[in-house]
Amino acid sequence: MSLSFEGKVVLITGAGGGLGREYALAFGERGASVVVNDLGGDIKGGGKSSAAADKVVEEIRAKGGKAVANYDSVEDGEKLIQTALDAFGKIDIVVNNAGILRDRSFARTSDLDWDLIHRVHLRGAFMVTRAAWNHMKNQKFGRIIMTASTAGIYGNFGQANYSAAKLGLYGLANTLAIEGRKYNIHCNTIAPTAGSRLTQSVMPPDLVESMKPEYVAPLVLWLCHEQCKENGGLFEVGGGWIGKLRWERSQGHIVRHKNQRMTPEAVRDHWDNICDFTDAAKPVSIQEGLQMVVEVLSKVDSEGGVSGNPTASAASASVSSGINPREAVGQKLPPTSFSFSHTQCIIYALGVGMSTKDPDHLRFLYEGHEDFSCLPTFGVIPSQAAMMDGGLASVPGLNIDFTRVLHGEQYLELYKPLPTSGTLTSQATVADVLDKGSGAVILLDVNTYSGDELVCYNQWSVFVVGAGGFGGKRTSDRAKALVPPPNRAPDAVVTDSTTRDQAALYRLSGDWNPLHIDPSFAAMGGFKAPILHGLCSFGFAARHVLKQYANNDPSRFKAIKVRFVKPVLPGQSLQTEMWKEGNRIHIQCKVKETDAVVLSGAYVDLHGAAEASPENLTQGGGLQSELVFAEIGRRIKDLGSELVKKVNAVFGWEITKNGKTAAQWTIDLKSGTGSLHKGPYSGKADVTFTVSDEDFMEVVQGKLNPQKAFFAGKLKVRGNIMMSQKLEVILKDYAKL
Ligand SMILES: CCCCCCC[C@@H](O)CC(=O)SCCNC(=O)CCNC(=O)[C@H](O)C(C)(C)COP(=O)(O)OP(=O)(O)OC[C@H]1O[C@@H](n2cnc3c(N)ncnc32)[C@H](O)[C@@H]1OP(=O)(O)O
Repeated sequence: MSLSFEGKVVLITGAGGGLGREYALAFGERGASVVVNDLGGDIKGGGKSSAAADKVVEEIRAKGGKAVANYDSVEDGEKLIQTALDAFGKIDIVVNNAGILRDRSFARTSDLDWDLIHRVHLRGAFMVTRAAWNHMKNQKFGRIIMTASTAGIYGNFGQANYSAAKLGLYGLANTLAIEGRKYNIHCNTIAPTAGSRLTQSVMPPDLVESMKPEYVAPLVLWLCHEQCKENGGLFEVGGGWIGKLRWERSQGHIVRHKNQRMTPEAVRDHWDNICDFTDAAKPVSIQEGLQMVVEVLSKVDSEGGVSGNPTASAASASVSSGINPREAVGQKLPPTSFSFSHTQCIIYALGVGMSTKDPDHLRFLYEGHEDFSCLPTFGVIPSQAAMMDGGLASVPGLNIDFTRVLHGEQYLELYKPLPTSGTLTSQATVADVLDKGSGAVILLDVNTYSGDELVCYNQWSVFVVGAGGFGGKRTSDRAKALVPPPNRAPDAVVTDSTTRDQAALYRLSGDWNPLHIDPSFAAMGGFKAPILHGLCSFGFAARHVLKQYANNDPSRFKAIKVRFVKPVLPGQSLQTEMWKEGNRIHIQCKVKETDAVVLSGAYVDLHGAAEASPENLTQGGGLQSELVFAEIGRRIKDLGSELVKKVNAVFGWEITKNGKTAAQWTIDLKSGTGSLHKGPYSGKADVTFTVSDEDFMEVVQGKLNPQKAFFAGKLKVRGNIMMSQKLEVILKDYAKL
C-alpha cells in the first residue's frame, strides 16, 4: 500500500527551493494540500520575493495537486498557520525547514550573526509550531519535523551560531514529543545531508550534486504519515541512507563518600571509570538520568549501613526495563542493618496520621508515656532499607526502571511486639518474579532479626509497570494470598483524613521516592500530582483496626496483608471498612471523595480468644475478660437468678505466673466496674467493664453466651491488660455473700 496524504494539510517552511521544495512536491503528489512558505530571501537572510514560493505552487498545481503560497517570515508563525486555515480549514503537518547561514569563525561571530541565525531557525520553528499546536491538539493529530544538522550534533568549524541553533531544535523536539504524545502529535528531528543553497558553500560541487534532496524527502514523508509511530527520534539522512541516533551513557563512577568532601582529585583518579563505555546504558528519558542520581544519593547516604560496595551496586542500577526472572529468583540481597530510637517510632506514627488530638494516640507519640510503644506496622520500615538503598538494584537479572515501580502488595507478620529502639538486621530474598502482562511483579521475602531472634517477616510485592510480557509465570505459590471480605455490609467503618503534607511527612521514615513529593517526577510517571506512599495508607488502615478491635494494643497485632489497587493523593480521606470474622479483621479502604477502592483483599489478623485457653493464655485482655465473664455467669447461675438482685458481690480473679501472682482483679457486679489491684499495671485501676443490666441478666440466666456477647460488643472492656507470655490462669472466688 502506498502512503497517501489525501485529506492532510501540510505546511513546509522555506519550500521555495532545495529540500523544502522537494518535500512540497512529494506531499503534493501524494494528495496533501500544501502551504508553500518562502520569504524569497537570500541565504544570509536578506531580501524578499514571492517568486520562489509561487513557482513551487505552480509546479504542484500543474501535477494536479493542491497548494497555496505564503511569503511571511517564520517569525510570524501565526500568519503561516492562518494561510493553511484560510485555504484548507486545518493544519496537520508542519515541516520546519527554513534556514539561513551566517558562517564565521567563532572569534568573528557578531551579535547579529548569532541573533539572526537563532531567530530564523530556533525562534522561527517555535513560532510556527506554537501557532499550529492547539489545532493539532484539538484534532488529536499532528506531525512535526524539526531540521537539525550534523553541524549541531558534531560541531563544525565556522558554524558556532548555526550549530547551537540546530541542536536547540533537537532539544525543542524532545520536549514536544513528550508533551504531544497523548494528543497523537509526534515530533521528530532530521539532520539531512543534501546538496542545497546552504551546503554548496561547504561541500565540493560533485558531492552537492550527488546528495539529492529527493534522497531525504521519503524519510520526512514517512515520519509525517499517520501510520508512523516514531516520536522523538533523531535521524541522519543523506544519499539514500538513513540512520537513527541515540544517547549512550557510561556506567560511571561514584566519586564521593558519606560525610566527605567531593574533590577534583577523586574525579581525576576515577576518570577512566567515568569515561568507560563498557556496558553503557542507553537512556531515553529524563527519569532515567534522575533515577541514577537518586540511587547514588541514597547509596552514599547509606554507606556504612549496607554491606557491599556502594559503587558497584549503584553502577548495576542499570536502566533497561528488561527482567530476566531466571537469574533473579532465589537471589539474596545484601543484608542491611537498621538502627533506630523512639524518634523513628514517633515520626512513623505521625507519618501514618496519628495525632495528639486523639488521646489514645499518645502512647505512640510520646516517649515519656508509660505505655510508649511502636506501631506494629513500623515492622515494614527496617525491611524497606534492604531494598531501597540500592539493594534491589544490585540483583542480577532485575534491571528495573525505578521510575515505573509501584508498590503492589504487602504482607507483614510480627513474631513479637516491636521494640522502641535498637538495631535490627534484615535479610531479603527474591522469592519470585511474575509476569502480569501489564507489569512484572517482584516478590521479596524479608526476615528481620534482633540479634538471632526473628522479629518479623515481610513480603513485598513490587509492581514494575510496563515490564510484563517477558513470558514468565503469572502466579506463585510463594505469594501471600489476598482474601476477599465477607459478603455483607461492613461491621465497622472508620473515616480519617490524610493531610496535604502526609507524603512529605511519611518520607521521613525512609522511603525517599520522589514520586511522593516531586510534581515533575510524578508527572513523568503519568500521575497528575505526587501520590501517597502505599505503606502510608497501609499504616492508616492497620491503626484503624487496632483501635476498633484491639483497643490500640500493639501486642494484639499479628499480621496484615493488603493490595494497593489505586493510588491515593495526599489530602484525600481514607475510609476503612472492617468485617470481623473471629480474629481476622477483613478490611477494604476507599477514598471517600471518589469512592474508589484503594486497598483490597486486605485483612489484619489479631491475637485473641480463638487461639487461647485458660491453660494456654498467651494474649489479650479481651480473652481474660471473656473467661471471667463466663465464670461469673456460671457461678451466678449456680446461685440462682433470684439471688442476683441481692448480689452486692465483688468477684475477683488472679493471674499467676510461675506460681507467683502476676495480676489481681476485682469486679463489682453491681456497678459493673472492675479494677486492677496488683500486677504489671498496678495502681492504675485502668480497666472498666461495662454491661447493661439487661445483657447481664441474660448472661446470668445462661441465655447469652458471654463470649458472643463480648464479640457483639455487649460486654465492653476498656483498658490495658495485655500479657505476652504464657500464663497460668487461676480464677478465685472472692464472693462476699
Ligand atoms: C526499591 C523498591 C521498593 C519499592 C516499593 C515501593 C516504593 C514506593 O515508594 C512506591 C509506592 O508507594 S507507589 C504507591 C502505592 N501503590 C499504588 O498506588 C499502586 C496502585 N495500583 C495500581 O495503580 C494498579 O493496581 C497497578 C498499576 C499496580 C496494576 O494495574 P493494571 O496494570 O491495570 O493491572 P490489572 O489489569 O488490574 O491486573 C493485571 C494483573 O496484575 C495483577 N495486579 C493488579 N494490581 C496489582 C497489584 N497492586 N499488585 C500485584 N498485582 C497486581 C492483577 O491481579 C492481574 O493479574 P492476574 O490476572 O494474574 O490476577
